[in-house]
Amino acid sequence: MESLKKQVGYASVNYIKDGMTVGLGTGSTAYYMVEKLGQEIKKGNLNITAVTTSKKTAEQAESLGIPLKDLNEVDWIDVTIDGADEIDPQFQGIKGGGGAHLIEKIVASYSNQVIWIVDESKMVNQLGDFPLPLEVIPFGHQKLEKILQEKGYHPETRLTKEGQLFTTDNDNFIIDLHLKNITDPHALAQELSQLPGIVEHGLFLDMVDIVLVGRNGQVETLKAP
Ligand SMILES: O=C(CO)[C@H](O)[C@H](O)COP(=O)(O)O
Repeated sequence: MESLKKQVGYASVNYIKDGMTVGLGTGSTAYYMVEKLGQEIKKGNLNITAVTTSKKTAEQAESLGIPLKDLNEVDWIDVTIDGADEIDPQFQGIKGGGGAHLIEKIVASYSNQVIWIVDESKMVNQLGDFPLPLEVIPFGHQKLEKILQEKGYHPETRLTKEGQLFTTDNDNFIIDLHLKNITDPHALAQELSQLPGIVEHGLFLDMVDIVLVGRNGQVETLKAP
C-alpha cells in the first residue's frame, strides 16, 4: 500500500507546471506528492508557489524549500492535489480522516482543477463505510453530539491516541459519524450544513476533476464526468 501511495503521489506532480500556484493536500499520500515536488524544485525543474492545507503539510513543504503563500495572497490556485478517504463511482468523496478537511475544502474551492490521489482501497461503491468527519466548534459540542445521536448518525467525538480530545489546526473538535452507508450524499450535506456548531463536513461533492488511483502497481487516471 505504501508503495502505491508513493507511486500515485509522485505521478501527480506531472500535473504541476512551471509558474503555477499549487494547493498542497494533507495525509500520507499527499506526503509523497509534496516530497516529489520538493525534489523537482530543488533540481530547478519547477518554479511554483504553493498554498498548504494544514500545519503538517506546511512544515514538510517549508523543510523542502517549497515557496509558500497564504490563500489571501494569491489570486487563484491552478491545481490542488490532495488525498481522499472514500470515492464513489459518481466521484463524490469523503475527506477529513486527518482532520484537515475544513482547510482542504476551502483551498479546493478556490482551485481551477482538483486532483485526488488514492490507492485502490479508497474506491467504493457507496460512501459511508469510512466515518464521516465533521469539524465542530468546541462550544456546546456535547449538545450537538446528542442531536446527531438522536438522528441515528452514531457520532463519536474524535480522540487522540493518548485519549485526549483531537483538536484541528483551527482549534476545533472532530465528530465522526459512523453511518455505514450514505444513500443521498447531497441531502446529507445540506442537512449537516444547517446544524449550528458544524463548521464543515467531510463530504466533498462535485469538487474533483481527476482521480489518480494506484492499482496493481499502475497509476490509473479517471476523469470526473
Ligand atoms: O482528508 C484528508 C485529511 O484531512 C486526507 O487527504 C485523507 O484522510 C487521506 O489521507 P491518506 O492519504 O493518508 O489516506
